[in-house]
Amino acid sequence: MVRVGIIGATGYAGGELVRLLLGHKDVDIKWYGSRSYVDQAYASVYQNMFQLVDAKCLDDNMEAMADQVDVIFTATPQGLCASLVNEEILKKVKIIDLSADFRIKDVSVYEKWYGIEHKAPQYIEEAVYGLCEVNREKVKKARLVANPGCYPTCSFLSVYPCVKEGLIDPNTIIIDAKSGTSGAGRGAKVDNLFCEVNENIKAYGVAGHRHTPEIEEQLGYAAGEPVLINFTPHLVPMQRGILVTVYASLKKDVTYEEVKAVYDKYYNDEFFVRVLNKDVCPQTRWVEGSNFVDVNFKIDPRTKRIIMMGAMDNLVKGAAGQAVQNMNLMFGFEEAEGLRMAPVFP
Ligand SMILES: NC(=O)C1=CN([C@@H]2O[C@H](COP(=O)(O)OP(=O)(O)OC[C@H]3O[C@@H](n4cnc5c(N)ncnc54)[C@H](OP(=O)(O)O)[C@@H]3O)[C@@H](O)[C@H]2O)C=CC1
Ligand SMILES: CC(=O)N[C@@H](CCC(=O)OP(=O)(O)O)C(=O)O
Repeated sequence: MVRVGIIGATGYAGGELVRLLLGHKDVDIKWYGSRSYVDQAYASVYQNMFQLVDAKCLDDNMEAMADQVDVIFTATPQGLCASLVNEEILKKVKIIDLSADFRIKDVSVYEKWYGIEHKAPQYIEEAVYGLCEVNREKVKKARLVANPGCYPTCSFLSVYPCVKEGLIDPNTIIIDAKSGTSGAGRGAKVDNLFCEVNENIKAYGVAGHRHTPEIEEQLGYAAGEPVLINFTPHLVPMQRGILVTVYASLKKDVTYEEVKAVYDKYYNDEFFVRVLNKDVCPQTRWVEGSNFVDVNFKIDPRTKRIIMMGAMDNLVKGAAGQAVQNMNLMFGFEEAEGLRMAPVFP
């Protein structure tokens, strides 16, 4: 059994990790880390865990945790993981960080977009960007994994085949993204109150969202050259789910069959990426509660652009599910262990 500790187990991403890990046959959760609920029963924070989890919440002492577990998930605000991690800890445990602390390789870019000083830049180079479909072999050997962001996961996987195969000009990419409110976390914020979100839709972070450089960096690796994009997220009145609609200019005339063959080349063997049938547009309801990303595309010969689409559950493939997928790779388990659940409906 792999012994697991979670720092931030009381947040939305941490709660989803608990739900998924309870269904993993090779995992024993030893430490439910919290800041505000220390000594309180975990199931009193999340009543869906009544009679399923008896443990009480513990603190966020990463050093003490490292003596008792094999892997630590940090599902905490930006900057916390970097402020806790050190060599002693990394000698004892593997770390999967769900925050953005180790996603961006250029520390000055991280500090600019996140507005905080990076407390452990010495580990940025070593950290592996945990997008399993692309970095699978590196993840297997990693001791520190940077779990990708939710919007970046959905955006990147939706366009990756077209960028990698040079079908589109990557610098013409425009990503229109929408997220449910759980993406903003459980902490109380006026913007996320029912009356603010319900019956409403709005853009936010326009021309300045912190996921922009993360998406650009990963697309840059795929394109083999620096990439600049426009990324506009929207908050929609749903609990879970991300939908992205991505526009880009085609470099040459292509047929549906040619582009479909490119998507199949990259995703035929990827269990969690489903390329939908012709003309079927991804919907968040068809992936909810699952680790799937549904993708598809449509060519617009009039404008010589291609429209690429993706849908994903922000808390699963966008956070906890992808983190478990990474853990499976790091510990030599079957990659889909604990993650084979079908999406819920309705
Ligand atoms: N929500 C999502 O869809 C996604 C989230 N993520 C990332 O996961 C991380 C957590 O996000 P999310 O679950 O939404 O956030 P929440 O606000 O729901 O949860 C934050 C968690 O961190 C804990 N925490 C907060 N401050 C501290 C601190 N100073 N020391 C220790 N623990 C602390 C909280 O503990 P307590 O409750 O006890 O105060 C809580 O458990 C973030 O980095 C986020 O970017 C990544 C992808 C998607
Ligand atoms: C709706 C909403 O607010 N979403 C969050 C993104 C989710 C998240 O926590 O970001 P990471 O994926 O980088 O961890 C935001 O826009 O900042």
